[in-house]
Amino acid sequence: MAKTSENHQCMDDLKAERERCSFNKHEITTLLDGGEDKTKQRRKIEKVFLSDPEFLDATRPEYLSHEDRYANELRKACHMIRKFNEDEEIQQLVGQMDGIRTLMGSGLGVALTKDGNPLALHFIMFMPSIMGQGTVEQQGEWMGRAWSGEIIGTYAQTELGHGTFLRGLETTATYDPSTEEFVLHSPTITSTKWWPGGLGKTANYAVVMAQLYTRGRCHGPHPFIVQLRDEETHQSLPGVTLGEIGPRLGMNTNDNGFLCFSHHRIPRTHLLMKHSQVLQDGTYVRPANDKLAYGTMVFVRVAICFDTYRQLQRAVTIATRYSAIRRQSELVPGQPEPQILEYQTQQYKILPLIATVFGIHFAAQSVWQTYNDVTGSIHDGNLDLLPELHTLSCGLKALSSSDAANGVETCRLSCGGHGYLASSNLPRIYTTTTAAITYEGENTVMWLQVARYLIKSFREARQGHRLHHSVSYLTPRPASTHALQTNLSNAALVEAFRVAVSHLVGEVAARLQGQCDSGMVFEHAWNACSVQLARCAQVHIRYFTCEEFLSGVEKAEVSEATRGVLMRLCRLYLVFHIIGNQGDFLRSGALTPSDMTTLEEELATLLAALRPDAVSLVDSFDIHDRILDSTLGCWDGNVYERMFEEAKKSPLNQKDVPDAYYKYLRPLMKASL
Ligand SMILES: CCCCCCCCCCCCCCCCCC(=O)SCCNC(=O)CCNC(=O)[C@H](O)C(C)(C)COP(=O)(O)OP(=O)(O)OC[C@H]1O[C@@H](n2cnc3c(N)ncnc32)[C@H](O)[C@@H]1OP(=O)(O)O
Ligand SMILES: Cc1cc2nc3c(=O)[nH]c(=O)nc-3n(C[C@H](O)[C@H](O)[C@H](O)COP(=O)(O)OP(=O)(O)OC[C@H]3O[C@@H](n4cnc5c(N)ncnc54)[C@H](O)[C@@H]3O)c2cc1C
Repeated sequence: MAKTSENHQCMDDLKAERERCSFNKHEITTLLDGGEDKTKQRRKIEKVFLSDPEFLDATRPEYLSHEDRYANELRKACHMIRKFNEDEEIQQLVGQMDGIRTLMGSGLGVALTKDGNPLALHFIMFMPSIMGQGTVEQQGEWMGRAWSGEIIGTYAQTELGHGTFLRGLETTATYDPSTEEFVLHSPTITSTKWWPGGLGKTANYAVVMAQLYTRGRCHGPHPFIVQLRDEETHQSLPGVTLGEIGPRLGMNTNDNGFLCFSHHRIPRTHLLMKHSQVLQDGTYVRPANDKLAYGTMVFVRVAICFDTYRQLQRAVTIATRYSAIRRQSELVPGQPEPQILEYQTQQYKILPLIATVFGIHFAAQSVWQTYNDVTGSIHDGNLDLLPELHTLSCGLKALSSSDAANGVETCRLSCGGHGYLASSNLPRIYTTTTAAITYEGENTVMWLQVARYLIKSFREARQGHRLHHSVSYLTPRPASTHALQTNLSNAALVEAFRVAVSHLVGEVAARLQGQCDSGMVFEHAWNACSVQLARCAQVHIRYFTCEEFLSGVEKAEVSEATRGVLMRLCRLYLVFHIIGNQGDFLRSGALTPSDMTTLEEELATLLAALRPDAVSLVDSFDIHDRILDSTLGCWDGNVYERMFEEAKKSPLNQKDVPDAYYKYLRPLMKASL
């Protein structure tokens, strides 16, 4: 098709946007990547993988059958591993140990296997379970085979009847000392494992969470390595019933599966025994903490924060670039149509989401650091910080997934009708991102875990105990330090979050206590306060994110111009969330109605100040066009031509008159003749 003046205009629009950039884009790219070397490494790896024709799709996945879609993604996933295992240069670039997992979880990996990687669970949960839950001998037995792809595993925990309530799992693993085996059994339909990714058709092994019985006693859910399929024929083993659970909202090539056992026997040594053991005679050796068996989930919750961050980055890049090339309506009657990014309401949709990307980035880095510190100290036998890590990982998983999923949907809406097209890639990014609200701990449940820690800490503080870092603000302070802020500096706004959340926790703790004092049992009182409790948890984690965002920008090694734009984004994040939740700040007295008026005015100023840098900010995310995979978001802004090219590829357009016309429509239309 010949280039139209409209196409030229789009490309010129993006060029003009880029020319007005006020900061150093490369500094932001390297900040987000974690350093200059990491940026170089990432780009090099992207080049190697994206130039490989094996990763090209012959057609859009939407046009394929369910089975062909699965086969196509499995083909690419296997090629990714083969390429990684065969190429020493790539291994060196990505890093041998965690390399393939990092690769699969990266923007590149997620983009190459578009609708869900059938091998994801193998790398994200199966292998981390062996590392985190297995003894050194067990790691030696399984890890080599798992790394090479000789065995493929998944993580089978959720059942038809129970996902959230782990203590309610029904699959049993009963120890038989006469043969030194565990007998795995699914006693009811609700005990069927349901949902594990890769379980349907891909995996031949799984880490199965089952209730451990020995000497007639149940010791709760424990992880077992279980072979599910024959290593030669890939057929399911006797005593194992396996399959795929059917189409889902998204992630359809993850072959999420079902699994039930009929008295299936496995050796005693297949219980992952790093934390608890069953001896040959059936003696149970307790772990230092029962919850250590939940360790893999903690790791994955942290990993999910990084994934949701990347998904939001992609969506907001698409929406921002599109908003800079799309012209619609009149701002001033008779004048040329403006870019839709000129509308303040459009800026309000998009710019806070760019800020959110940075907020999640800094908070996730901090939680990842905590994860590494705490797992290090657990290794040395110190479990003190486990509740702190559990709370932060639950909380940031919930905040990042809900912010990202809502943000992606806002991006889709901000692109008008075209955002609804599959070729915009926004629908797929949405269906992938929203799944993270549910998996790895449903968000409401995660918020209530955070609230449990807040209330416990609040009570402990009143008994004079010292609190851990993230909740130390709940320690009662002398009245003078509660004084209202006299200015609205960044530090003062972060402090306003502290006052608001302290107030909310104090209020709900008093309400809980009041209900208990009036004779309600604690658990019922908890349920009766749980909307408010979840709210406390959300404000607590928002406060944590604001703190990390601000200190991350302050500490960033960047030029003053770049720090300037980052500070504006941080400020926007603070102001946006305060205005959106002003009730919490007014009720606690953290801020006044007149502060709100000032902040609302400032919000408008911030949107206008950030607007010229919007395109450059998303450019600095440095996302390759193939990874964006969007007709609306491509670098050159040549949107309309790309949309047209994509539409022409529809199988329905291969014939002017489809066969279905002759079969159904024509008989109807000609019936009256
Ligand atoms: C690095 C690169 C990698 C890249 C990766 C990129 C990622 C890409 C992602 C795309 C791929 C897709 C993957 C999809 C994966 C989904 C997998 C799943 O969903 S799998 C399925 C996921 N399923 C779920 O997530 C299920 C969610 N449910 C649960 O986790 C639990 O049942 C529960 C936590 C809700 C309650 O447990 P319950 O036993 O009833 O406990 P109580 O309430 O009675 O509390 C008792 C005490 O224990 C405490 N505590 C609790 N947990 C922990 C912990 N972990 N620790 C420490 N403490 C913990 C608690 O605080 C309390 O303390 P206190 O107050 O007494 O002091
Ligand atoms: C795409 C996807 C991939 C998945 N992959 C895997 C996997 O690989 N392996 C695996 O084992 N599982 C997997 N899962 C399952 C997932 O972990 C569970 O769906 C999740 O933990 C939620 O459990 P549930 O489905 O039982 O929901 P439920 O717990 O039944 O939740 C239903 C509703 O009840 C509410 N609720 C439940 N308990 C409470 C409570 N205590 N207090 C207040 N409200 C409550 C929830 O907030 C929610 O609104 C996957 C799920 C999805 C969607």
